[in-house]
Amino acid sequence: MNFTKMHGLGNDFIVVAGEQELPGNASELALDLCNRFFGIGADGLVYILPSDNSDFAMRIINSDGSEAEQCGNAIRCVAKYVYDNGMTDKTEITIKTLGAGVQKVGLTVEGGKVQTVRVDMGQPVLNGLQVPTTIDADPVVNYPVEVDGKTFLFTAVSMGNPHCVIYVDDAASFDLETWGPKLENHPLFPRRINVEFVTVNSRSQADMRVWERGAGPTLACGTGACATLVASVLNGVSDRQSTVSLKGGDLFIEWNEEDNHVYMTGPAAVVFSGKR
Ligand SMILES: N[C@@H](CCC[C@H](N)C(=O)O)C(=O)O
Repeated sequence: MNFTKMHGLGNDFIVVAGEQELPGNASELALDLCNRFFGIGADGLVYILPSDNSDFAMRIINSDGSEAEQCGNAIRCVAKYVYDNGMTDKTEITIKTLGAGVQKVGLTVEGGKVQTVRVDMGQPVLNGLQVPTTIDADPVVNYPVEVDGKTFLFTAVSMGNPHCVIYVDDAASFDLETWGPKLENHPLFPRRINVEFVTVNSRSQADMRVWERGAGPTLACGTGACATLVASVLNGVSDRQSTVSLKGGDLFIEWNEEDNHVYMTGPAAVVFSGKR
């Protein structure tokens, strides 16, 4: 099996191309290959597949073996992979995802290689039952969730995959390891949830740390950054364009008022290629 290890702001993936469909044992492979001690090590296993209604399709399996509907950092890596490896010469491509449909992706190329990628991440889903949460409200803004006697207020957003955004005093020093897994698995969230802890520093910049469903603490989350911007606009603390600063670096996010789509711009990088 040939693979390329890639990352988007330190959110790392084992990228595999050339299969015609998702292998039946993709979940077991992800558990095995993503293991940081006994495997290659990654937050997820990503397959680039053919598609009948877009240029490419992408599927992502989290490091715990569960499949995610969408991944913002992985879609930028997929875009870089297909262009840099000559699978397309277009700088505007479409990539189909499991949960967010066909997404339009624009590539910025320098020296023959993709440097940054802008992705139309589609419209956010704000209906509580559709995110999904167990809450019948639209949108779910500043809703209480209690864990171990502590109450957090969250805003729920789906970007194809589910997120809950929680504002804290200092995201950079927040105790992710204690609260992340408890929130991820809380009964309010029937398909578990990605949890973003956010500190808004200005109307155009926020710090965010993430506990990802199925992967734990990662250095960055593209869909999480999009959910953060949407939640911050809903909470009246951000403009519609903002830099979201993650542990691994910055993403630029826009929630466009005219088409209601969220646009994400950021880098993608290759670490190494190998065979297993
Ligand atoms: N890191 C990703 C999201 C990956 C999937 C997530 N763990 C889930 O289960 O929804 C991103 O960059 O968006």
